Parts: sequence; C-alpha cells; structure tokens
Amino acid sequence: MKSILANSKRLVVKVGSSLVTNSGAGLDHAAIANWAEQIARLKEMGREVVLVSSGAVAEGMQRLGWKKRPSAVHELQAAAAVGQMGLVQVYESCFRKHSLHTAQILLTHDDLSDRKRYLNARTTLRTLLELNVIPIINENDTVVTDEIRFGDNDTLGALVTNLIEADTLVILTDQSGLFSADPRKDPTATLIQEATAGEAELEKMAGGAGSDIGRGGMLTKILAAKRAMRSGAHTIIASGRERDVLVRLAQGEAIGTQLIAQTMPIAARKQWLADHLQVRGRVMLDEGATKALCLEGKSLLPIGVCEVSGDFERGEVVTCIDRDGREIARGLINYAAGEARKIMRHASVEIEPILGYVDEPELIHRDNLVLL
Ligand SMILES: Nc1ncnc2c1ncn2[C@@H]1O[C@H](COP(=O)(O)OP(=O)(O)O)[C@@H](O)[C@H]1O
Ligand SMILES: N[C@@H](CCC(=O)OP(=O)(O)O)C(=O)O
Repeated sequence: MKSILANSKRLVVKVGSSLVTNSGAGLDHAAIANWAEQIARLKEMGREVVLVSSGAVAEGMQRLGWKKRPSAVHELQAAAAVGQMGLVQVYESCFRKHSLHTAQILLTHDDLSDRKRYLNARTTLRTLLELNVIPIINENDTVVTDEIRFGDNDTLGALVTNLIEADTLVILTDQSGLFSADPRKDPTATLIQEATAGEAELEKMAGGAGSDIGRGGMLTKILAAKRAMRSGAHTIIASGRERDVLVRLAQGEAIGTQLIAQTMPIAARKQWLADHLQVRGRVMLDEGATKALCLEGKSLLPIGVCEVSGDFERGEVVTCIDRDGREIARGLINYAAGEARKIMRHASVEIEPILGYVDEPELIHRDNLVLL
C-alpha cells in the first residue's frame, strides 16, 4: 500500500494541542523545529504546505501559570491570546532557519461560510503560497466562543483544505492513527490502515479526547475527513512523533490511517457550489467569452460580459448565460453588481482606472466556476 501523500501537491498539515505543547508542559520547541525541517524538505520536493496549529490555550495557560484548564470561556479566550504569541514566535524562528517566511492567519468558521470573507481568505492564502510563505493558521479565539468551548481545530483544518482545494489533509496527533477503539481504554484496539472517508462505521470507533489538553478526540478527525472529502481531498491521521513522518509519507510510505476520498475533485466542487450557494445575479457573455469558458477552460474576464443583472455582492454566486439565454456556468463573482456593470466590456488593466482599485483581474476565476 502506497501513501496518498506521494501524489499530493498541495497539503494542509494540522497539529493538535497535545503534540505542540508536549501534553500541556509548554511548547515543544524540538518537535516544532522537527516539523519545520520536514516541511522545508517537502517544499524542496515541490509541495505546497499550509499549517494549522493548535496549542494557543495550552501555551497561554502555561505562561499565565494556570494549572487547570479554566471553564470560563473568557478566560480560555484570554489564555489563547497570550499563548498565540508564543506559538507564532516558535514557528517563525524555526522556519527562519530554513529561510522560509511564515504568516499568521486567524480564522473563524463563520469567515469561511461568508462568501465575501471566503474569497478574501482564499486569495490571501493563495498569494502566500505563491510567495513561498508558510501560512500558520489557528482559530481566532478572541471573537468566537463555540470553537474554543469544543476546542476543535480538526474542523478548521478541513475547512482550510476545502478553501484552498488541497489534495490531502494530514492530521498529526498523539496516537499512531485511528484505532478500532480508543487505545487508551481498549488495549486490544487495532490500527485502521485504510478506509473510505465518510464511512459511517468510522464514527463508531472514535471516542472523545484522551486528555484535558486536546479536546476534539478522534471523532472530530473523522468528521474532518468527511468534510475534506467534499472538495475531493484525502485525509491521513498519523503520529506527529513518528520519525520523519511527513517526509516519509510524501515519499510514499503508508504510515497511520489513510482515509480515501472517493469523489472526484471537480464533482465535489460542483456539489459544494450546488449545495451551499444561492444564485444572486446573472451575467451575459459574448461569443468570445462563452468559447473561452466552455472550450478553453478559462476564467471569465470583464471584457467578455455584455450585460449584468441582479443585485449581488463580491463572493456571491451568479449564473453565466450565453447570448441565447442558455445557462452555461455558475461561479463566485469577484466584484459586486455595481462594480461589475462599470467594468464589463473593459480589459482587466482598466479595472483600476475605473474603480480606483483592483481585487482580481478576473470577474470569475476558473477555480470558482462550474460549467453546467
Ligand atoms: N478510535 C480511536 N483511535 C485513536 N485514538 C482515539 C480513538 N478514540 C478516541 N481516541 C483518543 O483521541 C485522542 C486524540 O485526540 P485529541 O486529544 O483531541 O488530540 P489533538 O490535540 O491531536 O487533536 C487520542 O489520544 C485518543 O485517546
Ligand atoms: N484554538 C485553540 C483550541 C484548539 C484545540 O484545542 O484543538 P485540538 O488540540 O486540535 O483538538 C488553541 O489553539 O488552543
């Protein structure tokens, strides 16, 4: 059996609190240095990597001298704000040794369900990847309470996987993978090496968290795999303490549990667009643009649009029709209706003189477009 990471170009690596903070004893510098070194090697192998790291609350507790995890949410939020400083400092200094820049991104689940913020987050992350920077993502615990209460960065890892259309989500934890039952409670439990992401059976195997430090347990990892699958991504659950785990996975060695996504990426993206979003407007395409979309797989540029109807915001879904009124595609539009009307029939270089700024040169990027 070969690791699915062997053929993955873009990956999201999620590391849990218990790993990052050495089970709550304080940030594990050596472990973080080691993952940074492995990620630098993955970059040399031509892979793109985004890191989702927990550990802010645990590190904040340590810095504030709190022995017990507080139950008051505002205290958890305060601890997260203190700990996040330490977390990013360590990542920054570890990656710098490999001449890699890091960027801090704090997100909430709401950011990713709001279409405008979704597009903004996506564009920022893509730009960082193009710049060869390693984004380090955590929840924005100051402004949300649900996530911090459940302490679940696995879901965030999956949402980021969907956002940037990563090929694989790698969840590093303190166990060697998913077992048939919680190995802390059942010594006869066996490692599941491979399964289909989204299988109902898997949810029965997963118990709660093994410690006070990590909160989500295996169930949130299984559900994260199900969510990652929606954009066609596979998930690997493996031990972050296994020697060279990321590099060996990328070289094709099967380590831990592989949860394979059966859906094709395009079908999954289509499903996502169809499931989630309501059509808010319509753009009519001239012959050139219709051909560019349907036959050449290109993005929609403002110059190819001859009519804009409806009232929509940046990030909302519009339908694209041809001159005969046939719906040919749907996609997330980069400009609000009023702006789209101003820039239609114009070349992308004219966007800035017309609007005074430019978000993207495309009206709808092909990655956000589904042909019908
Ligand atoms: N079927 C299972 N297989 C492996 N681990 C399990 C299973 N069910 C529950 N667990 C528990 O989940 C824990 C990992 O989750 P968690 O503590 O939230 O880690 P993290 O901080 O990495 O997200 C393990 O230490 C283990 O005790
Ligand atoms: N965002 C918070 C909580 C996240 C959390 O505990 O998640 P995890 O350890 O991955 O289950 C933190 O950084 O401490």
